[in-house]
Amino acid sequence: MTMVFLNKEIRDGDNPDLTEERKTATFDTNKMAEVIYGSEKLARRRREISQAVSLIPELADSKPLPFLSRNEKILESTRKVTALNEHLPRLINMNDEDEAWHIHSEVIGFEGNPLALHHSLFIPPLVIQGSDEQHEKWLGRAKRREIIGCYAQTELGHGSNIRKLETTATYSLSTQEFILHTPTINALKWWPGALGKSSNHAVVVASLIIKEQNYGPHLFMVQIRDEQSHEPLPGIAVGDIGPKMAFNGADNGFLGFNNFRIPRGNLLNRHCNVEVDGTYVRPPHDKMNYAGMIRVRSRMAAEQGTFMAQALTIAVRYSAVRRQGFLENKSQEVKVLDYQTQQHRLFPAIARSYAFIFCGFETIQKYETLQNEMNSGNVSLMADLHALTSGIKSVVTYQTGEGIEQARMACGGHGYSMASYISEIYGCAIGGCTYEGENMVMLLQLARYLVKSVELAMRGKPGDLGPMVAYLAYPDIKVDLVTGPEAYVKMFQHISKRQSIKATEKFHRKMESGVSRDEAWNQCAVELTRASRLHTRLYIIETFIRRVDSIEDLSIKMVLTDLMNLHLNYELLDVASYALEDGFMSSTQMGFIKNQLYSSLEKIRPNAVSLVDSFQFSDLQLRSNLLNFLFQVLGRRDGHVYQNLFEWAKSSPLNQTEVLPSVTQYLKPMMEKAKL
Ligand SMILES: CCCCCCCC/C=C\CCCCCCCC(=O)SCCNC(=O)CCNC(=O)[C@H](O)C(C)(C)COP(=O)(O)OP(=O)(O)OC[C@H]1O[C@@H](n2cnc3c(N)ncnc32)[C@H](O)[C@@H]1OP(=O)(O)O
Ligand SMILES: Cc1cc2nc3c(=O)[nH]c(=O)nc-3n(C[C@H](O)[C@H](O)[C@H](O)COP(=O)(O)OP(=O)(O)OC[C@H]3O[C@@H](n4cnc5c(N)ncnc54)[C@H](O)[C@@H]3O)c2cc1C
Repeated sequence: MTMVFLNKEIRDGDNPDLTEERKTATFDTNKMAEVIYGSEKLARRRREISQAVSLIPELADSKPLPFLSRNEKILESTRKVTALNEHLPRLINMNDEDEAWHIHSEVIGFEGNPLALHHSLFIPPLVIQGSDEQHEKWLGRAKRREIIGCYAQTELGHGSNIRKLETTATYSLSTQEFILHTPTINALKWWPGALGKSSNHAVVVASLIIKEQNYGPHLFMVQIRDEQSHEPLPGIAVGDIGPKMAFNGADNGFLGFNNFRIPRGNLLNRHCNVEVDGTYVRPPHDKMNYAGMIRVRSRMAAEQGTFMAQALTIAVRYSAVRRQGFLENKSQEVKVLDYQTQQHRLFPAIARSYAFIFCGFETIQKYETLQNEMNSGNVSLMADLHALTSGIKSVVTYQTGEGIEQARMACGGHGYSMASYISEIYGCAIGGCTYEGENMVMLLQLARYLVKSVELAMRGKPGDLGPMVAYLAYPDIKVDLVTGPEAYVKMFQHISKRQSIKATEKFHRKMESGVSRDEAWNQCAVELTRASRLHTRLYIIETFIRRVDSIEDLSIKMVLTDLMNLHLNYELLDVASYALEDGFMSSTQMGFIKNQLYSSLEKIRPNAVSLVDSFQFSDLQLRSNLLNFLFQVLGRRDGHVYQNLFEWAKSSPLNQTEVLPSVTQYLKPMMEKAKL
């Protein structure tokens, strides 16, 4: 394929449209990265790691990933993760989970890999639920990657309602073993990442049965494949569940047991135990076995915030080099980023990315506090954190999906091409609405907590309310939004409180009319989930304000204040009907919020590119840099988009030959026949 173009883009240096954008920034992107990632050291380490990775050719993608078949994707992701394994000790601090996450997502991308869950879902439950002796036995081996593991909880028939998991682990008094069994097809483990073809071990969640009594879901360490031959062990059926919406470089799998025996010591028993004679030793909290799920959910706000940030980096940079249509000056078409509608599409999502990352830092810290407390036997923080993270995981995954989809549409036709990489990011992020607890199910978990809290407030016990829900007992005092963020918080508190109270009262009325508790709950479920979302959005707003308040650097504080104001106005406008309904907000205030929102968009415009540059994603991470910088597509830092889209298209396997079999076998005969 040879073609000559007269309007060749300048190849040297950055696209001048992007250079111009970077010049208008009022702050330093390295300083902003320190705020995003928490410290100068963390931000610097990310840059150093990205730089080191870019110098190792074997860590680059060997082909644009969308052109690979599923088998090739798995082979390629495994090639990269094992190549990376060799370099890891030199490149990162092996005990630093954030560095590990960064380097893996940079090298492998979003398609997944056989070790992605080894570190996030296999090792953590072993750490949390395993005894010292069990750590001795498996942890070192797992950390050294002598063994590969996954987390096998969900079954074909049950994912949300884990009390009804059908895989059984029956204690055999005579042999002092657990017998794992899959009684029906529905009981097959289904979905666990890396289970299908890669893992040789699994943390399996099964219902513990002792002397015919069911003690509910418990965690067991299970070897599923032979360490030499990698063949499934006798009594085990295991395989891949097929292609998915995304994560196709990972082998999510199925797993069935046929009376498969494991030693008594394989029950992860830091907090509970089955003694030799079958005596069950209870954990300090009923839901102790669910602690690993709280951990993963506590990390989701920051994780999803960075997924959205990646899509926005691509869309904002592209919007600054894409010129189409005219404003006042008819001699040059405008950057599409100058359209108010484009800004309204992208900037509130930038604000949410920042908000989610800031909120994520707080939830991760809260989880770490919980884990320390749990280690010393105190489980009193579990219920609060379960409620909080249930709401956060649901709200951030949903809004991240919305934000990424807007980013895609903001790129017009090229956003729909896989060269944008946005569809892959979307597929991965949107999975978060389902995995780690389906969103509606988790919102209803938070709702239980809110209803209980409203009941406490109603019973005149506001002192018993935790700090997160203390506002449920605050009096209603009208606010003047002109006075700033605190007034927005108070307005949001009113909205959230009113919805929680309304939903609780409806629930009570239903029960008083004779409807059973469960049925009444179901009849109020939509109202309850609304209360949960409002409560969570309020929490996210508060964390944003706290973070901005804590910043000392003035230039950073100013731009983040603009972003925070945009967030406050956008969020409040979105839920204004709740406050207009009872007259708490006036229509004049509504007009004020809209005007504030539009002026925030204008304020952010000169800083937009630098706000996304500050996330400091490398071109490799955005899949905008492939084959040692030959193929660079939509989100590339230098903004040279068009000739690279053409390079990308030329590399399509369909273009390796001029005449395809589809033509010779079918189209040609059809056309020939028509001529007769
Ligand atoms: C380094 C590499 C980088 C690579 C980069 C590539 C990119 C990769 C990116 C991304 C990777 C992708 C990764 C995917 C991973 C996915 C993994 C999974 O999905 S693992 C499966 C998760 N499964 C669920 O989450 C099930 C959800 N269900 C449940 O959690 C439970 O069934 C629940 C909570 C819905 C109900 O449980 P009940 O039935 O036992 O409990 P009830 O009766 O409802 O409640 C009783 C009481 O217990 C409390 N409770 C429930 N759970 C609790 C908890 N965890 N802690 C404290 N209390 C809890 C409740 O609040 C309630 O309290 P009161 O009675 O109201 O006071
Ligand atoms: C990409 C991906 C990776 C995964 N990785 C793993 C893994 O590594 N390990 C693992 O064990 N699992 C994994 N899973 C499984 C995942 O955790 C479950 O799919 C998830 O928890 C949802 O459960 P479910 O499939 O049973 O959904 P269902 O519960 O069947 O959901 C179907 C519908 O029913 C509704 N619903 C269900 N219960 C209620 C209720 N009580 N009230 C109101 N509505 C309800 C839901 O809201 C939803 O609309 C993964 C899933 C995905 C998509």
